[in-house]
Amino acid sequence: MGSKPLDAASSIFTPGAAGSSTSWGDEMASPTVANPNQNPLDQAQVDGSAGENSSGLHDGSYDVEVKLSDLQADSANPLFSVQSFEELGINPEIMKALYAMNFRKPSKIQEKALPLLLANPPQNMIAQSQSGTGKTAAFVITILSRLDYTRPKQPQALVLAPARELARQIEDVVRLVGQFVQGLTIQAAVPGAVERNARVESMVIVGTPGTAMDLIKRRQLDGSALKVLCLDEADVMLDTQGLGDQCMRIKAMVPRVQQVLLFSATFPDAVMGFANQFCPNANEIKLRRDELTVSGITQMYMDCEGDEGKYDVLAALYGLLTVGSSIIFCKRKDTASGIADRLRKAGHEVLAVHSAFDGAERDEIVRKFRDGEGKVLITTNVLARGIDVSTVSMVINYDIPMKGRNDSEPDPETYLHRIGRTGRFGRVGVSISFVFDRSSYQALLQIAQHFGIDLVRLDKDDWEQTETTVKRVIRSSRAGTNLKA
Ligand SMILES: Nc1ncnc2c1ncn2[C@@H]1O[C@H](COP(=O)(O)OP(=O)(O)OP(=O)(O)O)[C@@H](O)[C@H]1O
Repeated sequence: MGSKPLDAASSIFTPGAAGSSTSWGDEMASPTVANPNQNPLDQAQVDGSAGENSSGLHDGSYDVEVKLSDLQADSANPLFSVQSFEELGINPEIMKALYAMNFRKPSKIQEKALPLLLANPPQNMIAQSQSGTGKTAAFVITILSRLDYTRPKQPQALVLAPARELARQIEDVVRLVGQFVQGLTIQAAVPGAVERNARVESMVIVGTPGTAMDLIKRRQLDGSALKVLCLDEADVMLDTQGLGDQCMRIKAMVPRVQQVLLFSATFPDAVMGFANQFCPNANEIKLRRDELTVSGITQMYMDCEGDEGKYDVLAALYGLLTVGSSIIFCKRKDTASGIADRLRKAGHEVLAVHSAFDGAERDEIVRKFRDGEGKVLITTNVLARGIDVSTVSMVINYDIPMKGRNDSEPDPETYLHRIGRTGRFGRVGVSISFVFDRSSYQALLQIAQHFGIDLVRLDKDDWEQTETTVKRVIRSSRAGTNLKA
């Protein structure tokens, strides 16, 4: 938002930047735009990709405390709303929890979606909104408003997410929003959470598609009275072959569902046909591609010396990574484990998690990260979506996200979800993407073009400048973690 489309002449690479020995952009970028001596942050402010934005979030300096009420009063901001939760007709027990959670006003997606979601008879919904703008509460409030509390042992709503960590997080949100609702029962359906032969007899079930499907097939979970079926991160759920098949099968096994809900920050065109089939006659809240980025996230990149150079840059960045909390995304599990080992040997404290760890270990590592026991988390795409940790002020794309056969094309959606782990609900943050050769450069360029993002270049040969730039944004992000209404 607020960014202009990027082309080869834009600031993705600063041609001939002082001291830069290799720059994959040099041969491609026109030397007309960027000023090599300009502070990247100033460039960002000129571009509108950071600094003074349409919300008035920054006043030209990053050292300002963000007021949530200012953001929510700005009609261009995804957190904007004119109404209050009361006006949306939400039940008082849920309202009490929202106040306890310090939710004073709905966000734009909550304000737009909730009247449609709560209307009778129930209607399907496909809802899109930028990362960190409160989609979870929108579907959780809907589910809690639809339950029959005289039937505490009857599964009535099933929420599915692509990863166990996200399912666990959603389970926590259901518990929080439902903390004052008498008689509410909630259960997780993730690998290892349900004993073989045990019955799943709670009103709200939150799980991953494979486990939920097995539980229904084995009749441990009776899906016959399920009323609401919600897919979070619905585009990846429907678009990934295994997950999509499992979701289809689950849907076929729960015939009484009255309301199907699909939520995500991204709904690429290619998935919409299937989404409409899965969720027929739905109300749709969609965004344009150029509305998808979160203006509080300053998106940067660094041009590294070969693949090995990426590790050196990461190690040099360690101090900055621990100013707030950070997540480093790698393509492969062995890369994630490998760089975690090397950083530990170099005396740094890091956490690492990916799908090769067992479920209990994964839960424990993510818990440590959430609780601040570890500030740097190295992971894969398994945590790219949905994870909500407000202290995350920096995201590193150690590898540019790729998709397709043999990872032949850039993956703009995964890029957007990864960087969306920072800049949650009006906070600001930084993302740094590492490029090191022509193909990684091209991939990042295509992602930037896809969303119309203006990326800011950090010079690996000018650490002083890099530190000053990143610290300014992060300091502001930390101030922003205490949002005042
Ligand atoms: N109305 C509100 N007021 C204040 N905080 C809110 C409100 N709604 C949600 N939040 C907070 O905003 C944060 C982000 O919300 P959430 O995780 O639901 O985002 P999301 O839109 O699902 O993002 P993603 O696309 O990354 O999954 C959470 O910490 C949540 O508690």
